[in-house]
Amino acid sequence: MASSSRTDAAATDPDPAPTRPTDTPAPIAVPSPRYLLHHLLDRRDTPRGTASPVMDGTAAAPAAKAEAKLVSGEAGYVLEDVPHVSDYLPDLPTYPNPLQDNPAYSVVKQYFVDPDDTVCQKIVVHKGGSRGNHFRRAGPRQRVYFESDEVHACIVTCGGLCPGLNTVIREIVCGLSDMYGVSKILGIQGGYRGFYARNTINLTPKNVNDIHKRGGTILGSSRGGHDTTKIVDSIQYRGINQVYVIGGDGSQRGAGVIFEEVRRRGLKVAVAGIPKTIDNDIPVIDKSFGFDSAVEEAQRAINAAHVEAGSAENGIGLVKLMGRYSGFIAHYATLASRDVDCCLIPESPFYLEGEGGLFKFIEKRLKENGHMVIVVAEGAGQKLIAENMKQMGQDASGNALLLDVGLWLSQKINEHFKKNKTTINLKYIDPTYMIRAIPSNASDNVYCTLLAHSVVHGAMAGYTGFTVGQVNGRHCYIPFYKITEKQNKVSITDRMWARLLSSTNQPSFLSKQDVEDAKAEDERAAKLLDGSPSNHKA
Ligand SMILES: Nc1ncnc2c1ncn2[C@@H]1O[C@H](COP(=O)(O)OP(=O)(O)OP(=O)(O)O)[C@@H](O)[C@H]1O
Ligand SMILES: O=P(O)(O)OC[C@H]1O[C@](O)(CO)[C@@H](O)[C@@H]1O
Ligand SMILES: [Mg+2]
Repeated sequence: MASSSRTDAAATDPDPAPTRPTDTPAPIAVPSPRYLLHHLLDRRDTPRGTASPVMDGTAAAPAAKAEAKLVSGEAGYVLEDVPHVSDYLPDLPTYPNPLQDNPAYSVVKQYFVDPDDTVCQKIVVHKGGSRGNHFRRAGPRQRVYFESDEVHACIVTCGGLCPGLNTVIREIVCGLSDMYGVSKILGIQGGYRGFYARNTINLTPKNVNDIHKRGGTILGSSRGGHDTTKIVDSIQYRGINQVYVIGGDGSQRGAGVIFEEVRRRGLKVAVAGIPKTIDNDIPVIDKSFGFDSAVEEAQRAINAAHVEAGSAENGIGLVKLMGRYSGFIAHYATLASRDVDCCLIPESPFYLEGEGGLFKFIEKRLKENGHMVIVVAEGAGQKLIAENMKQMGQDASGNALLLDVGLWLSQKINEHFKKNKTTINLKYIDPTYMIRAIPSNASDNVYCTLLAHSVVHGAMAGYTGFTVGQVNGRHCYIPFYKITEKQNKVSITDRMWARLLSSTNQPSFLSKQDVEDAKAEDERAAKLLDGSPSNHKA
């Protein structure tokens, strides 16, 4: 059951002061939040530090039972707010934000974010329409919940690699140090299991100075190994009070579970996520860091495929790009290149034989141009392949291990033309790991910097259980459940996919039913934007 607490108040902030302070004494006790938090733990049932996991008075509740913190306003306005440490520790002292004395920031016109600022998820509105969902705007708050020398932060990177990981690590370290004077920052090595099974390293602005020039993550990463109790034991034992998790949907789910356990134990620990996914499959946010770098790097493989194909009789260049469930890299790389004749993605089923099928299209293109380029996302055509081959199982995090669509497609195309007694020259290029391992490009570096600084401001202000993200060009704090309840997918009923179809002139491969299903899915997504509480669950 999706339960939620909704109050009819303006957006509230645990720090109600809107402007730069003149001379504010520190520390002071803040008032309890004005909104009702029915959803939060009843602290009489779960005294601080006890191990009772009971949220609903019955059996041990799943740790990730995050529930919405909703504030509604006029004209269908809904704020999907993020948790705050003061929700379950109401009497914490606050301190003036050290940024107010920082010469670099003193010329900024509006120094601190207004506590009532929120960012709308639905940017296109109709006159008289509902204002829909909003998120709390990211940025520095006038008062913070941690003193500089009290902070003991840690950073962990989980899941697959992505350009920009090192930049985010660098900028969290430098942001904490330069803006907030924090010096205790631990790097957890090797992903989640590193909390309890590996060494840690001390991170300083000096030792992270040039890491953004390198691909990968200096901390290492892994899949699987999320043992919540051991992780939170380690956090508690080491005295860590800010946890920064850089990772994809799985990692953000893991961060959500850590947050729930931290809250259940009543610890003053901010748990914050920075969404990482080369596939761009995280919903709500405009795009994930590293995605642009990946699209740019994919051009090199597509160019090579084009050169190879154009230099041979009936040349076919086939390029496989990453995209387990979402074909954004293939989609954008195709649109950017204009050398691609056909792009295949997981969201759009295709077939090989018969009228309107891939083979007929290849025959047509070879006849017209003498060569062609096909880009295929790794998750495309998996159903089709599974009919031919047997499934390969799951990785350590429970993600499906995919069958190699590139090899399979190469074999099928070769067999088809051999049967038709036509000579073709097919060159298959798989640049996937080469793309994933590059350092981020210049624009991603700037993007990573802003994300890292925004997440630091949020944690220092006492927000927790949130992911930072850019929504309609503005940075905001988004509750974990919002970005893990579904995946971002290429919408094949959207104008952007139509642009691709019109640029490649490939068949759409879709049946009437496929189109109807896609439209129904889009409608469901549009309704969610209208402020209906998300149907999130553990
Ligand atoms: N539901 C979950 N609860 C707790 N931990 C999880 C959950 N799902 C995944 N994790 C943990 O998160 C980490 C990363 O997950 P995963 O391997 O799926 O990568 P990801 O973060 O989704 O990144 P990407 O898919 O972009 O490579 C793993 O250590 C995994 O154990
Ligand atoms: O081989 P690994 O490291 O498990 O990662 C492969 C997967 O990671 C991703 O890049 C997501 O991070 C997917 O596109 C791909 O399927
Ligand atoms: Mg994932």
